[in-house]
Amino acid sequence: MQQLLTTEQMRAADQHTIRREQITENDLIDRAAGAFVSLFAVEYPDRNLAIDIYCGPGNNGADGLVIAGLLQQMDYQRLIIHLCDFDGKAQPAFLVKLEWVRKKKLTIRSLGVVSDFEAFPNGIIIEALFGSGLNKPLAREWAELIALINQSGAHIVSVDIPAGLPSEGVINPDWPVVEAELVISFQRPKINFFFPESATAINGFIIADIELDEGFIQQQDGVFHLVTENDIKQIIKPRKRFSHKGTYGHALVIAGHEDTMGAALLASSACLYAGAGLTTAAIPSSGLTALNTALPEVMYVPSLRLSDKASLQSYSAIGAGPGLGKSTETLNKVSLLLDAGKPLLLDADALNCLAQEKTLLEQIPAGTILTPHMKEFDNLFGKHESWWERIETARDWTKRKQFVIVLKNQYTFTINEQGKVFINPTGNPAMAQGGMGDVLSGIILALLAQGYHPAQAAITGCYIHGKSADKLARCQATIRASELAAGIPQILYELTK
Ligand SMILES: NC(=O)C1=CN([C@@H]2O[C@H](COP(=O)(O)OP(=O)(O)OC[C@H]3O[C@@H](n4cnc5c(N)ncnc54)[C@H](O)[C@@H]3O)[C@@H](O)[C@H]2O)[C@@H](O)CC1
Repeated sequence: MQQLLTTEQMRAADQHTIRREQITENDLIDRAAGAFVSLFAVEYPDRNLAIDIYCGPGNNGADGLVIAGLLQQMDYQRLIIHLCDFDGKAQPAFLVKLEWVRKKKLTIRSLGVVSDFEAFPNGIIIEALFGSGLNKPLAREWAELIALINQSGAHIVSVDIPAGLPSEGVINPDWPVVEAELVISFQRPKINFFFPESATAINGFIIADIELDEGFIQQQDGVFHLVTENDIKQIIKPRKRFSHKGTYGHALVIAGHEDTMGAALLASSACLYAGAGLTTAAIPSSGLTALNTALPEVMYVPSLRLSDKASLQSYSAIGAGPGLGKSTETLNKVSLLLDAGKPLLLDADALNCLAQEKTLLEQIPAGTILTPHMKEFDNLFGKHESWWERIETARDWTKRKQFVIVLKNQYTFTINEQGKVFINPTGNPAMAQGGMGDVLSGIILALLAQGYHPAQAAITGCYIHGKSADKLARCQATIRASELAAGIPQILYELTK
């Protein structure tokens, strides 16, 4: 897993690197600026582009000054530096770099008042006003400057983090923030890049390696982790020689209602494709013909027959919720499942029923996986004003009750029993269609049935789900949930070969 760092941890990594390599802070700024321009030149190779570089008073501004000097060395012809320091707080590193850049034949302007703002409409603005040192919302002049930058029509490239966006913690949508087309960020994406409220500030980001000590970074006790393909390859076990259907578990999918049988079919098909040895669907009898026609491999059990603990004992894992409907019957079924003593996944209407009977939340057994989207999450655990607070609540619950929450989102967050947050990097907007959640449930259930630890099943399931979609999105604009499900075996093949 790639450990994501808080600002404080990133500073500690800076200091550690400085000590270990016996360099200075100024050397690190030079290194950061060098890493920035290498990526910048790939993205924007035209040396005749008009580039306005807006520099604030701290190290982020110092980066901007060195970036300007390095771009000049790389033959970028039309560079203008704008110094912005409305509060008179220029920091030592900034002053050192200013002295350095003044020796170059570069145009340098001081922005005394906001109305002096200028930029080439179709040019580039490199925004180095504030980075991770932002410590409060930006006041009036800064807010006005940011508004002008955003309205300038230029392509905005932010250094490390768009000015106004906190690296971690609650993002208030009312705070002024630079709306960057691209952020070139140092060493690691900042935690808030993965929160939906950062969408206005960040269109895309890339990471510039500034060679901080990776060993030190990985040792930090962090909450947020970015999942990588390597992690998934280490979790997934290839199928064994001499194995048989019994080796890979028996999954029970409790899903579907008269009008929502598709949800049951999608979850069951994903469960098959993701490798459960046997899959049984508990659906209303009206869906039997559809089930037999679409998925002949899936067995059927009448929902009514699942009436007590004994009737659930032959299954290795149980997933309930997609398309079940919010009814007393569903609620009764969920109560029974909470007491079944089986690996359990609760989704959709199973969660909606729990939300109506909150006392049941306390009875959710350890190891259970809940897969809510934002609205389902808030119905269960209370309304939240921000995603940061939502994640805090999820961490409190998972630590206290030892269950796992998969909070669905563009970057889905899996929160494990220790309150650690695993951010899924796969997936894309072509997936924004009904049925995707049902498929995700089916995949995770299949992994649970195969004996994977709940959090690992959840993390791996999310990765496979998004990866299948990413493969399809290479040549199609939208993706049906059933297509995504059908792509799972190939993704599993690629991840295990
Ligand atoms: N490991 C890394 O990530 C590295 C980071 N570096 C750069 O250093 C930056 C962090 O530098 P700093 O800590 O100096 O922070 P910034 O440059 O982001 O800002 C600090 C300055 O802004 C002022 N300030 C903060 N919030 C303000 C507000 N709301 N209104 C007005 N003034 C405000 C502070 O008083 C201080 O003068 C990073 O974003 C990055 O660009 C690189 O230079 C070196 C390596």
